[in-house]
Amino acid sequence: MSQRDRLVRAKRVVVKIGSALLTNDGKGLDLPAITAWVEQMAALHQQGIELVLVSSGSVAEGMTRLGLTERPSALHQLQAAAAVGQMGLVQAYESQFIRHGIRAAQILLTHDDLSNRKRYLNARSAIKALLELKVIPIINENDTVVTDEIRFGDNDTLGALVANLLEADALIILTDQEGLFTADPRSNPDATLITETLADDPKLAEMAGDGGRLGRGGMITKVRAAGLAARSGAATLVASGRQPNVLVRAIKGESFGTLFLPEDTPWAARKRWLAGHLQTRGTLVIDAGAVRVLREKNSSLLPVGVKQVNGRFRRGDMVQCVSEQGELIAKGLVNYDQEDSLKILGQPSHRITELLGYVAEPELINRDNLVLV
Ligand SMILES: Nc1ncnc2c1ncn2[C@@H]1O[C@H](COP(=O)(O)OP(=O)(O)O)[C@@H](O)[C@H]1O
Ligand SMILES: N[C@@H](CCC(=O)OP(=O)(O)O)C(=O)O
Repeated sequence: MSQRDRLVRAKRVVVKIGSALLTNDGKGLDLPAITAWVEQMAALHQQGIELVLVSSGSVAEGMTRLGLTERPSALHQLQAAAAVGQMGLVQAYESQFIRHGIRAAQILLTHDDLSNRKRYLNARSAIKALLELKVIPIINENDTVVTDEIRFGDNDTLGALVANLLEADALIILTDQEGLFTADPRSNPDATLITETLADDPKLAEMAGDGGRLGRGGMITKVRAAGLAARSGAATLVASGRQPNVLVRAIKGESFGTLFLPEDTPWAARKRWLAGHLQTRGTLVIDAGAVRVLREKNSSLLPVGVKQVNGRFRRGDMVQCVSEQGELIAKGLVNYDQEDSLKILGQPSHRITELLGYVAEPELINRDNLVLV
């Protein structure tokens, strides 16, 4: 099997489009290019592939709209430019998606939204709800409210974290180069393209340099992003967004760009990633039936199988699941805090709304967030 088949089989894909490419190196939004990418995304959407777009360009477009030739150095001016530019960015995408009868949604995230477990789970549920509604989420960093100390800065990292958040099968990073070269091709004309590599190969960092005038991260953040995405099992393709029909051809498995592969199977990688959460905040004592379905059927943990709730935890915290005999069975990210878990313990999921006044998820721990120990 060719490794490119990973892209052919992908059902959920995060596409990241960088500033350098999107603004044609600072000449304002490249509308013909946006038209073409949206057309390709629409074709993939028709095939039933779930797509999430992470797009840069707010600051660059804000600079154009405000007539600034230099990227502002003062934080408040950058924030203002981002606020102006984000309007143009989403308008450009929305007007194109609508031509294909596809709804798009804007999501602006900050570092806190992904590092705080509760907000992480909330963002995840909201984006998954959009995907179920066949809407294409368009994500950018919320540049207007973040300060330098707490920002992702480059959208490669944001793209990878979104791929982790949604357990995407693939991350496609479109940029202004054909992929990762052995050295920055802007200053090394003899550099050659790496076509395929393991995402965590330490040699990659030596090859990758920083970015151009408009892009924030350069190739080094793309290499790091591929490593991050691999943790939840996603393969990353870095390719030139200027080649015709790039997204459709990538998903057909054509060989171009640089493909970064996770070492493990996606499933094992995701479980390893979950198992890496060392700190548990509480314990759920589960009955024998729940022990059996967790172990044998790889099921989610439903409130009905829980006998006892111990510890203080919040929605999104890691908790352990133990049998009534005290044997450690599994660990997972819990969907309800300990107070609400206590209220729904032993109950069928259809009673959650009645008992809590809301329903976050029918499971206490979803099987995707559960790892057997
Ligand atoms: N080894 C490398 N291979 C390819 N590009 C590299 C490498 N090292 C540095 N770069 C630079 O990274 C740039 C792309 O990153 P960046 O400017 O941040 O774009 P984007 O806005 O698409 O994220 C390229 O234009 C290139 O000059
Ligand atoms: N959030 C910023 C993106 C930062 C940026 O340019 O990132 P990248 O395209 O990864 O180099 C913006 O929209 O301008």
